[in-house]
Amino acid sequence: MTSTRPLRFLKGHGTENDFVIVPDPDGTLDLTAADVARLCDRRAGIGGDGVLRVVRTAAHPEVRELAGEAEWFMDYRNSDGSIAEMCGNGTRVFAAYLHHAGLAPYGDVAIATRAGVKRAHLAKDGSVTVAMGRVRLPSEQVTVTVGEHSWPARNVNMGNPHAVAFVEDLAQAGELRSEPLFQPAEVYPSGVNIEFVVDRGPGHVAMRVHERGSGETRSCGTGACAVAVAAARRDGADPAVTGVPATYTVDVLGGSLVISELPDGTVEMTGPAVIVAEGVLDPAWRGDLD
Ligand SMILES: N[C@@H](CCC[C@H](N)C(=O)O)C(=O)O
Repeated sequence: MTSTRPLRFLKGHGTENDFVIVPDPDGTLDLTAADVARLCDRRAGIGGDGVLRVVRTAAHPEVRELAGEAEWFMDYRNSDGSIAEMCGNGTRVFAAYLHHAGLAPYGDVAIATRAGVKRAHLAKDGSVTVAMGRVRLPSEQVTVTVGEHSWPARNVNMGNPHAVAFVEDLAQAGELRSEPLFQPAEVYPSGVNIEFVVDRGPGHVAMRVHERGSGETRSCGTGACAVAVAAARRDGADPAVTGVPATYTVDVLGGSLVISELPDGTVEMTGPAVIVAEGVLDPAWRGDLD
């Protein structure tokens, strides 16, 4: 049955990783995987790499216990409708949405995610810094293959899984219309985000990414964090040993992010977040999305 309740949405992006934002404070919306895929469809829907559903933490059974630490939960979905633990660019855009909606002033705001509570700092220049939490470096050796090229890749976990491959030229990743092969498959039983990286100079790299559940995107925040940590280790830097942060500028197709790994093993990400538009879904298009 078609609902008459107006369903608001916003569109935002962080370094051109774009999202449909769906405010649902009371968590009453039954957002199925098919609904998400329709919203993210770039021709027949709003279009986006994913959906950020904005739910009061206390109203969501998965994260209710975090309500004392963060008022709002970022229910992130990939554009194919699958659920992911974390989205770095999404946290910046989510913080920008909270500010846009009058729900958070400039300064610090806590955001509940499936990978725990992330603390974001909204600056007046529109940039957002997010404490992304602790990086994990599982020891398995991974190989990534595109066409005739294969590379060893570093397994990095930023709450969600990544395989980081240093390549000679970003063009070697090809068109990335389909998921690159990775081996052994058992290392990533729930799939993986794959980053291809080249050097640009000291403390400066560039990457492309094939995201689990979304395909090639123009940026991936958790991916940029994974890349910076992999680059630091490759460059012989381990902040936990030296006591000195390792900072990298990571160029993505849609801009640049600055990533620091800190001596306590956590990672900080700074980058832009933009709210582009807002509107109401047409009831006829929306159908039984309610
Ligand atoms: N674009 C995101 C990552 C989104 C989730 C990812 N596709 C996954 O399935 O883990 C980011 O900015 O981190």
